[in-house]
Amino acid sequence: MPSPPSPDGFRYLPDRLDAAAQQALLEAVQQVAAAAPFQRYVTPGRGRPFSIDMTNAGPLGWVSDRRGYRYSPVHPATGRPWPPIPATLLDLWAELAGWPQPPQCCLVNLYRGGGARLGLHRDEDEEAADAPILNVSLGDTAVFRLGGRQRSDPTRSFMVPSGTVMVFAGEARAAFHGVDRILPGSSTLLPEGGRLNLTLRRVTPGD
Ligand SMILES: O=C(O)CCC(=O)C(=O)O
Ligand SMILES: [Fe+2]
Repeated sequence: MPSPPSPDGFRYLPDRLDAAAQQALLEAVQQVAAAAPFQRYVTPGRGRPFSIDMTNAGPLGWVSDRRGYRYSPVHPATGRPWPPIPATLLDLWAELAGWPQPPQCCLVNLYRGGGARLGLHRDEDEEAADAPILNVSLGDTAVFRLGGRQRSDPTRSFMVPSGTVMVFAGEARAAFHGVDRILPGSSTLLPEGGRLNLTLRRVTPGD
């Protein structure tokens, strides 16, 4: 497997979180999921289920249903606001994002089992399209794929183990990316196995 690519604005920080920090963050995410249960969203239009479960923390959460993708201030099933973004993630953003405003969304993706993946896409539902996205991984290693601005640009895949933080800023912010698969059993962090991915996002340009 080749080393991670290095488009402008991309940072790959393996081992950014040590074992204790990973465990503490896992517990914070478990609290988020207790307040805002994971859901299996469906795709816009055809309503095909994703292969991963999702929830959110922060003032805005990313949701998907037959009507489309959007950011919502409330959980679609409970109707309640999303729980706050864990403080350690806000600290990580302050340290690494280089952006004056705090993130408004922490999307939590749960990959479990051999079929869990995320197809090649760009993150383009954020009005604040220039703000970086910070990506944090816990649990099983992901085979991550990163390309360029066009879907047809060449892509590279590389391993993203637990404790890795990636920053998508500048050119990399607009790059196609996805998760081909996870390597089940590659980490024992999650009691039931699998991978948690957290992405911190700025959604609106204003305050
Ligand atoms: O799981 C990952 O590392 C990628 C997640 C992602 O691209 C997204 O949530 O938009
Ligand atoms: Fe994405």
